Amino acid sequence: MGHVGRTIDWADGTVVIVDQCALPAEHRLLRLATVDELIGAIQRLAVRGAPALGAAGALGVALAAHRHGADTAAVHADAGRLATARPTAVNLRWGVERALTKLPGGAEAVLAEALAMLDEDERVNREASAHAARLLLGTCARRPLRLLTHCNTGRLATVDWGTALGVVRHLHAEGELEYVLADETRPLLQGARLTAWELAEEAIPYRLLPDAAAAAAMARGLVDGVVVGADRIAANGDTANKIGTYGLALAAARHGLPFVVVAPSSTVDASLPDGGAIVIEERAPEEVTHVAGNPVAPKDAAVFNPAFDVTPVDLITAVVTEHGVVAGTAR
Ligand SMILES: CSC[C@H]1O[C@H](OP(=O)(O)O)[C@H](O)[C@@H]1O
Repeated sequence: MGHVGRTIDWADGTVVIVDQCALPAEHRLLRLATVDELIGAIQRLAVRGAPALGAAGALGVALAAHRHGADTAAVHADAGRLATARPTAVNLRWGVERALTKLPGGAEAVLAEALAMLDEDERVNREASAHAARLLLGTCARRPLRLLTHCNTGRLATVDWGTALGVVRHLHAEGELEYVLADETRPLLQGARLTAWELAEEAIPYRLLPDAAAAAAMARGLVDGVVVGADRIAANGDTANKIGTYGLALAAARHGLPFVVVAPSSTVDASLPDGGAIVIEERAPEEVTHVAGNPVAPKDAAVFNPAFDVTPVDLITAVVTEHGVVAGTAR
């Protein structure tokens, strides 16, 4: 079927998203008419991924302005709740705050800014992923490349195209990709449900693997490089990303493989000198104790379920944005 269109958009006074909780079984759209409906979609990961959350933040302010009109206090109240719907991805608050700057111009001005941000997201992610693709081609001796990736960083995590999976798209289009090894990414399985779906839709060769098999794949010489996304990048390049990323970086270092982070510059939080202060979202125990709604652990099992971890910059070959390499050991 190929390209399925934008992951998040505006239509008739509503925010329209691809419902990522329904994939891969069903590709369906959800129309969200209020900021509370959008917050609910964000918190259950019907819309997810740092750049897509930035777009959701901006469109959510447009939704609030559309509904509340001149009642700017109500708009700011909605915006404040929206900005804190998920704590780790800096893009959500960034999108809210950037859209709010246009509120004095009224609802139409806010919407125009949000729509411009959607176009910008695709452009900057195409640029960032192109930089990273060239870096990997210049770093890895073997051709075509075999890349391992984690979680979902494709069209579904952005407005369109993708970050780490955008690198895969560039390389595949140039005949420079042999295959992708896609971590399933427990507990919410963004890799198995979303990355595999995206790659299958575009006939990009991939193999799905349990997260626990990633280091063994590197040890068996099946990987030329690791490419991942980001949710918040500190000023020194320390990077918060989906839980399991730090372990991949350790394994990549052990095996002398390039470890590349790809993100739009809106994911960089320059206010943080390093990753020590990045707030890590803790999620519900049921995400670990249940699979597809079925219990797989003792009732009331104690659970440790952080949604992200922080990879120190000394384990990162390159942090790549639309501006090129901005941090990492390759600088
Ligand atoms: C380009 S997406 C960035 C990032 O967002 C994902 O987290 P979540 O699925 O919880 O929104 C994952 O960490 C991706 O790498």
